[in-house]
Amino acid sequence: MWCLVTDISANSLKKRKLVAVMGGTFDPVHHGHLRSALELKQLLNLDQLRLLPCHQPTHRGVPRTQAEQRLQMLRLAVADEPSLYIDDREIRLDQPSYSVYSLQSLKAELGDSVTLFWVLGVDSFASFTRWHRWQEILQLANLIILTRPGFTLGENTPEQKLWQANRADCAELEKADCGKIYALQLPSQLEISATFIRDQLQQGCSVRYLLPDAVLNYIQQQQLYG
Ligand SMILES: Nc1ncnc2c1ncn2[C@@H]1O[C@H](COP(=O)(O)OP(=O)(O)OP(=O)(O)O)[C@@H](O)[C@H]1O
Ligand SMILES: O=C(O)c1ccc[n+]([C@@H]2O[C@H](COP(=O)([O-])O)[C@@H](O)[C@H]2O)c1
Repeated sequence: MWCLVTDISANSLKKRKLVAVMGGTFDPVHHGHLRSALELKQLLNLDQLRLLPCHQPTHRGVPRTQAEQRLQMLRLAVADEPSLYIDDREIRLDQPSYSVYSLQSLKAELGDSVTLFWVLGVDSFASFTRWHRWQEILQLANLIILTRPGFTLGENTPEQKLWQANRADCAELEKADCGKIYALQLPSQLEISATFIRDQLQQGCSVRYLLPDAVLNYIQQQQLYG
């Protein structure tokens, strides 16, 4: 009996914690993000999935809403969903948001026994080799690329070559601490974008059912995207 307990604790000590991070502008968060996050957490049996809103994006125009408002919409969206965690480290830093620094800070906080995954849609991965110190991102985490309706990776692009050189299947991903790229098509494949939601609101159209009601109520109260 004693041996059995020892074996179990030895195994659990050996097991690495798996933490995935989905960074985004979330202007606003929608069901495309939330379903993807939930399905991914379940499929890969992750210990934690963090939604990481950026403060000042470096790669696109200024968001339509304040960082605090985007953070608040995320908090409302997951208020009754304990399996999704909001990480506000980029919002707390009043500076341009670079993913490499967020991953470094996460690694320092969570320790070396945690395997990190950076989650991104294929549209976002399409510019990955132009990200700040992107090679270091691959030394800190594995990448998980989500297919997204309407988006494909261009042939012969640096990103396609990078994917070909580092692609992993699920078994290889399980063994790798960093540097592997795993592409997967999640079951739901929701064709929702924040751009579409902002456009609809601008035109005075309803966006109900594209995002959580609590987020929609907040948008209306704060008169966002009008
Ligand atoms: N419907 C979706 N399915 C899968 N991934 C998504 C979906 N929407 C966004 N993502 C991914 O989530 C991350 C954060 O996305 P972001 O906050 O920019 O949302 P978005 O809908 O793409 O916004 P925008 O239209 O303003 O660019 C990115 O990696 C993006 O590729
Ligand atoms: O660090 C970078 O250079 C970098 C360049 C482009 C995008 N990102 C991150 O990628 C995430 C998705 O961005 P977006 O535009 O799809 O919302 C978000 O967390 C951004 O901060 C990061």
